[in-house]
Amino acid sequence: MIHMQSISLRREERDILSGVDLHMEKGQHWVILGRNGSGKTTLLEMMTGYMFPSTGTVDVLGYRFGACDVREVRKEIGYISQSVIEKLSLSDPVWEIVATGEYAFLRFYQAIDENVRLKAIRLVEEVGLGHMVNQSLGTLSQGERKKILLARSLMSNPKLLIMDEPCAGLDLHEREKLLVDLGRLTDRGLMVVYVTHHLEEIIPLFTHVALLHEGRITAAGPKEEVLSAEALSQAYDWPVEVEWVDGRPWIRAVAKSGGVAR
Ligand SMILES: Nc1ncnc2c1ncn2[C@@H]1O[C@H](COP(=O)(O)OP(=O)(O)OP(=O)(O)O)[C@@H](O)[C@H]1O
Repeated sequence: MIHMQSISLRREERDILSGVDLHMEKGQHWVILGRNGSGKTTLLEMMTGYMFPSTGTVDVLGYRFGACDVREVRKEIGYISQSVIEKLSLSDPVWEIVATGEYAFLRFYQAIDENVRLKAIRLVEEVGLGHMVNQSLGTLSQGERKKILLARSLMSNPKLLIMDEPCAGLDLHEREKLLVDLGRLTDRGLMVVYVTHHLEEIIPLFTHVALLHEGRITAAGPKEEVLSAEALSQAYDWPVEVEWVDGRPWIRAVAKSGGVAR
């Protein structure tokens, strides 16, 4: 479903990504981990056609970027990220923001079909924010905006859901609810690619993990193989220990002198 081959990206005399090969197949759900600035968001922006590599090829859902209409591909992709929130109009009502997802528009400049309006309202209710449907996006909290983006991305029945730190800014209760919702969504046959800084968000539905370090993939494959203390210590440039509880990995930073960091 996603094939990135020999990807590199050079900006301002710097290699942001180098020699990236990633192959994500149907039935898999991926998490991408790495330090701040390692290139995770850049990779996601390439998967959604918002950025193009300096060299290499990106194939998503059978389309090759650079040789297809990016708008058509985006209709099949739900993208949840701060960068999308920043592109939306904070003064538009929540239901209208969600409705734009039907056409992969950022904003409407024409009358909105009544069926599209009703579908948008239903999805806002589904993510638990029905009481805010007429409020403007700018009046919502960061966590509520993430949920609105999830509702928006479901408007077009996407085949692929790409999520960049969707749980950032959510409290524990809201985080767990969103992760449960994600489990429900994958029942529809949707593939998820998920970036996070928090290993405990790697719930059992995720099958594969890629580790990025300074723009290079240092490990990629089934999560049980990739999430070793050794590979993660290398990715984070810090010694860590990993413990699995109920099918979820938990990471603990170890003080460089030997004890647990406080
Ligand atoms: N247009 C650009 N021009 C120059 N440098 C850029 C550009 N876009 C991204 N970068 C740099 O590329 C690197 C990777 O950025 P990216 O946002 O992909 O990292 P990230 O792994 O998502 O980081 P974080 O975890 O902090 O969100 C960063 O050092 C960033 O400053």
